Amino acid sequence: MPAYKRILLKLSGEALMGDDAYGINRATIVRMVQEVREVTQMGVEVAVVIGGGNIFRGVAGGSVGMDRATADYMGMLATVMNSLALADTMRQEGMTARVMSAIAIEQVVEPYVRPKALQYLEEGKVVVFAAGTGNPFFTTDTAAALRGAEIGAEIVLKATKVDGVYTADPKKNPDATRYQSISFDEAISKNLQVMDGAAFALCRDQKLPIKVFSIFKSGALKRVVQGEDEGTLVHV
Ligand SMILES: Nc1ncnc2c1ncn2[C@@H]1O[C@H](COP(=O)(O)OP(=O)(O)OP(=O)(O)O)[C@@H](O)[C@H]1O
Ligand SMILES: O=c1ccn([C@@H]2O[C@H](COP(=O)(O)O)[C@@H](O)[C@H]2O)c(=O)[nH]1
Repeated sequence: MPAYKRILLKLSGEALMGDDAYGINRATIVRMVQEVREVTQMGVEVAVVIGGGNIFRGVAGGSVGMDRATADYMGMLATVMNSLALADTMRQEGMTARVMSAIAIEQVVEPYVRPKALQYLEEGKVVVFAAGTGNPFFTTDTAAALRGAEIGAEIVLKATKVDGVYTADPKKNPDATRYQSISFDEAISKNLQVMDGAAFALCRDQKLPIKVFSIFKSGALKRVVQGEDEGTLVHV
């Protein structure tokens, strides 16, 4: 029995690389999609935001001398590519998905229109929100918080490369310990970098909880959706 009727799932773009140096690893995207399919089969309405870190990050472009806003638009376009790949893989796995973009590229994907997105979700289609918020200087974490609030999701699920929120970045600090749950205020005041501050603040203000869990752990998404103890809950 699922604990949620509607979720916003944020998938790590960087994890899409699998063991490759960049881009989209086929086996990895198929495995991700199969895990999403499992929860749709439980009757859960699923909206997805996918990052672009496997292709491009604006902050990296900015650091090598590019105009930051231009680099950020490139990053947003990278998320469109990932979204198209995700929706196509969903189609191959027998699911129905619709990609909606925050940036107008109508020959490629339909624009984000909130009532249309709600209609798709009610019809049982997976909606993939592409191009982040459509604005530079943000990230897809903030897009996940924004779209999650807009569609009335009960929770934002951040499927990422680590299995929860730690006292410090566990990739850099082997002594860091994982929180089972943490309040938004504590995560923000401690400047925990697992998600950007704008996303935390938006979810806190909208009373929209976040669950951070590992995208690499088989079955973790299903366990989270069933309300089982998995990852870290960030709450008001
Ligand atoms: N306190 C912390 N707890 C957990 N992870 C942290 C913490 N501080 C930093 N991190 C890092 O944050 C990373 C997750 O955030 P990030 O948004 O960069 O990844 P992502 O989910 O792969 O995003 P993208 O979709 O943009 O590729 C983890 O891989 C981890 O190394
Ligand atoms: O609302 C947004 C979302 C994303 N960007 C740019 O895209 C890249 C990739 O997104 P990640 O969340 O880092 O995976 C991001 O670094 C930004 O450059 C954006 O500008 N606005």
